[in-house]
Amino acid sequence: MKIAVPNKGRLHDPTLDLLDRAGLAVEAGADRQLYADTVDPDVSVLFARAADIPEYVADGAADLGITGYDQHRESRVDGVSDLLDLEYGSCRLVLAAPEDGGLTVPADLDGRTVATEFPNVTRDYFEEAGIDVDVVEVTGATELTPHVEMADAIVDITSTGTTLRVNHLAVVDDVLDSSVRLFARDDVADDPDVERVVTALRSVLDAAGKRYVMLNVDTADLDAVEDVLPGMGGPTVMDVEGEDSVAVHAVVDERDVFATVADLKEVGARDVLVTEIERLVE
Ligand SMILES: Nc1ncnc2c1ncn2[C@@H]1O[C@H](COP(=O)(O)OP(=O)(O)OP(=O)(O)O)[C@@H](O)[C@H]1O
Ligand SMILES: O=P(O)(O)OC[C@H]1O[C@H](OP(=O)(O)OP(=O)(O)O)[C@H](O)[C@@H]1O
Ligand SMILES: [Mg+2]
Repeated sequence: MKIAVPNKGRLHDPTLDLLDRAGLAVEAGADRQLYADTVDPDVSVLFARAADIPEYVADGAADLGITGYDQHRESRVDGVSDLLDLEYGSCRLVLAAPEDGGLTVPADLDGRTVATEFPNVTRDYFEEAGIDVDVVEVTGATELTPHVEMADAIVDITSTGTTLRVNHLAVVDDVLDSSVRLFARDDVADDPDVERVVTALRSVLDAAGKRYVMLNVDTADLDAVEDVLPGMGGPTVMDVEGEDSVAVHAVVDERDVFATVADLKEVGARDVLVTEIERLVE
């Protein structure tokens, strides 16, 4: 099983970090390497540009890919499907034009020029809207093009909005919402090895925002403790050998930990321990 992952850029580190937490740590090798093993003998990675990853998966150079949904849409490959939203690299592709330039709605772009690194997504957007534009493909610094009269507007990525603001550009319309996805070639999507990778990655996502709470309590106070601990199939209760108390373990939402611990103490919980959860396989 080969997974294509970004070789550089802002998606490289979080992707390796996610694989690590999923139990698929990529083994360190020489810089600028093309391939690497993971600690799982059945899974290896291929390093590629974020934009090329859908193509590598479609062509069979890799079975699975991890990259932005925007890249998947732009590549227009067939036979490749999303399996999982990995919930990082969240951004929007937007149509933006110079502030105070009089271009405030998409229809204002009719007969104008739009520069972008995403020509396919951009053409699809304007075609659907029935607006006739000239699309100019650039490979970077898209935000500059309206200021050097290369284009009237741009379609580009934004997340915090800083880059647009610095370049005095205002959002005219949303074009596409994106986040990083795991996707597979359709002919391997049902392979058990793919299922294993999906389960491992999902377990990391499911553990995010959760904490593991452990405590001891007198048997007499167990009911009260169980009332305090919320959901997730209920707490696990273990007898403590030779004592009239039990150990209780439960998964608690990070947001609820503060209040839950206070409530637990109130109903007689002792030795309360809160830890992070690396993976959660339901
Ligand atoms: N500001 C951002 N916030 C969140 N996600 C982003 C942002 N910019 C880019 N992304 C996501 O990361 C992907 C890759 O962007 P990145 O800038 O790392 O690569 P690139 O500039 O296309 O790479 P290269 O340097 O190889 O051309 C984008 O397709 C998008 O999905
Ligand atoms: O809304 P913001 O938070 O400002 O983010 C938007 C910017 O982020 C990306 O560039 P990146 O930083 O990846 O640099 P790049 O042009 O080298 O890809 C994107 O191309 C925008 O320029
Ligand atoms: Mg970039």
